[in-house]
Amino acid sequence: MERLLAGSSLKVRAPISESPAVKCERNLSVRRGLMQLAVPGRRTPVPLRCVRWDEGNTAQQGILTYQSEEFMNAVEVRQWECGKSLNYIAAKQGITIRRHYRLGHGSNGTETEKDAPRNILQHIIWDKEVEVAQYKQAIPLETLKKNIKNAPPARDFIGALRESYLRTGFPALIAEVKKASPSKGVLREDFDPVSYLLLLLLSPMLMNDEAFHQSNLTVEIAKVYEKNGAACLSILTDKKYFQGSFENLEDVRKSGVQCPLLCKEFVIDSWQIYYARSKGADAILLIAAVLPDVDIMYMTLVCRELGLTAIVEVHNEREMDRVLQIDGIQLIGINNRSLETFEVDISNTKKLLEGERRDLVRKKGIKCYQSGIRAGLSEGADANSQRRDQLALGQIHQGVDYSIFGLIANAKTAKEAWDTLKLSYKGVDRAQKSKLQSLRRLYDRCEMSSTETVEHYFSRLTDLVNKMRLYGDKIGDDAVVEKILRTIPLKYDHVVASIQESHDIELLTIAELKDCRYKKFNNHGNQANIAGNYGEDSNESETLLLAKKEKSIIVPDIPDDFLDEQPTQDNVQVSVQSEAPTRRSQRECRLPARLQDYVLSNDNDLSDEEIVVGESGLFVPQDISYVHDAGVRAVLVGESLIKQADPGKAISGLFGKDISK
Ligand SMILES: O=P(O)(O)OC[C@@H](O)[C@@H](O)c1c[nH]c2ccccc12
Repeated sequence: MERLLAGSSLKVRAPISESPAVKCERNLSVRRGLMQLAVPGRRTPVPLRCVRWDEGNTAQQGILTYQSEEFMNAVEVRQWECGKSLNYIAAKQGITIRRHYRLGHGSNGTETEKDAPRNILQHIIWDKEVEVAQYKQAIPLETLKKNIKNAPPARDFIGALRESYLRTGFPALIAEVKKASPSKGVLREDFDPVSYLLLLLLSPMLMNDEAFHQSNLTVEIAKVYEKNGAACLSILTDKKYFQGSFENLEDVRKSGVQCPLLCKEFVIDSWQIYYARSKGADAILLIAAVLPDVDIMYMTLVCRELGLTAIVEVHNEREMDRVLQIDGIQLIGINNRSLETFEVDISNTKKLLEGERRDLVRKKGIKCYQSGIRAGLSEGADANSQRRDQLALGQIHQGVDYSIFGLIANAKTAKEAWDTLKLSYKGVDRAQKSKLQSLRRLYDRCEMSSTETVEHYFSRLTDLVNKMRLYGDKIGDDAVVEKILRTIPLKYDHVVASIQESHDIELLTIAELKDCRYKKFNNHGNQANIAGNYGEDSNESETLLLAKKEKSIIVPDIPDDFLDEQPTQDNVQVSVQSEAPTRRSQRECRLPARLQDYVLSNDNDLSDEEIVVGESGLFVPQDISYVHDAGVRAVLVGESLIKQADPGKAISGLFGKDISK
């Protein structure tokens, strides 16, 4: 397939192997990626899909082109591609929510069954179909894409959660602004987006009036949440059942609130994801009870393309198992409330994070792009244990030779450094090979996203390469340099061209490229991009960011409480037995036994790559500890905060302590 495509002037926005495949009748399989074909004479590229089918004993492959992305994603086209009703596919995955779509493509079952919604979620989804169809007519996808160019850049949702978790040692809070819910009715009377909208209509000048926006209660509550320690906010946008709105989302985004925003919607069509981004969302919810796997996969790709974080919400084992099979999921939300029956049971979180599933979450790495939550610091980590961990890390840093130090310099925790050391002294066994394979896959897919800085992309890729090398990969600097130059966005083409002109690319090392990068990319308007990531002041240059990063390489002081034990013959923890001795492998790494015990005692924690969000039914500090112990690293809380007279104070009540900065 790749060979077939390589010849044409294709812009493939998602690697083909990663795009979701639909198995069809006649053994046809269709890859639904974000692929486009640039056609001479046409202003916009043509969307396409790759197909593969069997003819006799031979596999054939080809490309289907479509007149527009909207057409390509139309239900009729997708049903034609699959040769099956989408409801049939959903039902096969245990999804009980049926979609109306259009006449002629209804779900299985009698007309009466189809017309009577079986539960509230079904109701919501059917209404949503009508609503989305109307919106789509009013604002075509092409217009939306243009609007997105003027939207404020997407912020790092996962980064904010991670930062909060590290700061407080408690699950990060995503505080939800929700006026009403179908189960509880109106939760807070004094919300009044309607009169607010009326005022805006009467006086459009108010649109840019900050004071006016501040008077909107949604915005006020959002600010109170932020001030009292919320890491991110969730804004309900569904009108009919939750009395929310996209205007609320947009207002909060414009109000100066820095917390990244989750658009809480019932997404059934990728159009809604574009719409949410155009209104300033940083993350969006995808509900596994509503969306079949292929939609989740496709929508995840759309999110990635737009720089949005997707939270995939599950409620039961089956949904959790489905989602754990899907590649590229960054965040899982475990909802303790069934959206079909409204029953709330917080032991659901624990149930879904036990045993094999917990292992899978850990193994698959529900990914965060950047390195992050400190492994080994999860269960009840407080400032003191974080300090101890840093001391332990310092001691490990002290104990190794400079050539090895490079490998663990970026480790955030003692355990991370320890794992790296263990690996670097081991031969390449089977487990390592499979880890290496998955790292290579990640490397192949790695591309700079539109909201990312060159600095961040560079360090993400080099981190990955370092890991691959640790697992035995012999990838050379030349291949990495070539990859970086190839995957940097088009807007830097002139910079890439000038690097290529002035250097022999095959001889350029990563470090040299990094050096040219600072000189050249820094002079080419990357500032806005940098500012986009954390809402930082755009004057903060990449060099400064680099300086900040390099600070972390300074070896910490030797901790007093680890000094009393000197390395002896008995407490030498790792001795090197590599088949082909090298300078590095001839060394011994000596670590005091106490230190090793400390590091290994944290071996059962989820690593830094998973954040699971616990949702619904959280009211008291014991609930927070309970889901934290189950492995949750962030919580999404609505009702118990919004109902209180002072929702800000309610945060410290819920956590049992002040979590504000
Ligand atoms: O208000 P609670 O019980 O704290 O729950 C918040 C949130 O989990 C809930 O609002 C929610 C979870 N999934 C959803 C999907 C759509 C709308 C709302 C939701």
